[in-house]
Amino acid sequence: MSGPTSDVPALALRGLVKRFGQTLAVAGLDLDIPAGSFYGVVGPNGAGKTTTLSMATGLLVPDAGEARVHGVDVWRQPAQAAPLLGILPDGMRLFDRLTGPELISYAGLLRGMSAEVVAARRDDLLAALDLRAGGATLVADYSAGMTKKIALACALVHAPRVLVLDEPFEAVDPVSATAIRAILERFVAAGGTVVMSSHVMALVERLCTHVAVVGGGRVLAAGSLDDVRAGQGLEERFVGLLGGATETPELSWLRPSSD
Ligand SMILES: Nc1ncnc2c1ncn2[C@@H]1O[C@H](COP(=O)(O)OP(=O)(O)OP(=O)(O)O)[C@@H](O)[C@H]1O
Repeated sequence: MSGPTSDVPALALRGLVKRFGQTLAVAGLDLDIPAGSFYGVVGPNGAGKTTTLSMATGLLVPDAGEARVHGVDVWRQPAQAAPLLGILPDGMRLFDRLTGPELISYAGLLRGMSAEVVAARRDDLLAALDLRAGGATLVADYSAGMTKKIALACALVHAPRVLVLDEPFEAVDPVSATAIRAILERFVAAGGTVVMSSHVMALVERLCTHVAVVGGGRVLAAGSLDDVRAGQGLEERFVGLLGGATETPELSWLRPSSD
């Protein structure tokens, strides 16, 4: 076992398997995410992206396989792995009877940070993510985009080395998306690693240095964006890898005038 060093992948996934009843959601998935990369994970609905990212970050117990963050085993050494990771899970289960500022403070204090540092970072994050107007509103009453932003703030407050974000731009308005992009790009420029799942190919092409295409619980292609695109657009390549565009059945009854 090696400790956190920069010459090992930020995230190394080996033979990850997860089964839900009859469904093999993740089917022996291997992936190395280089330190300092902005890594996009794309794939069709039900491909296994969320399940993989959940197993990679200690949220969902794998049936088999292992996940290491900077060399630290996520499942065998959770106390060492947790500080290295900032996680924005899908379908966040937040303590939503707190206000936004309270939630960020809670996340920071839970990581063992001092109250002063937490307070300063909380104010920075609320400003950077344009959440100051949320004030005394409970997170339960936030809009979907505000909820995503407050969850991102909680993922950032302890300054992790690796950010794992499940669809971070979903439901976020364009102004906030620009702010989030800037935060993530600065994080990577400073040596951090971002892993994000997305369905928006244009966004992945614009932001990511690397990409993995996942289908049927396996990695179908992975590497630098240019290697995976292989001279095509990412969307074309994606459709090619996933078996090509299928014919859409005509919904002959779908006419405003039909009865
Ligand atoms: N908790 C669960 N119980 C049962 N089946 C599940 C559960 N979570 C995921 N699955 C199944 O596992 C498979 C992979 O789901 P997953 O959510 O990982 O896909 P995804 O690539 O993130 O999809 P999407 O792009 O739609 O978010 C799907 O068939 C899904 O129905």
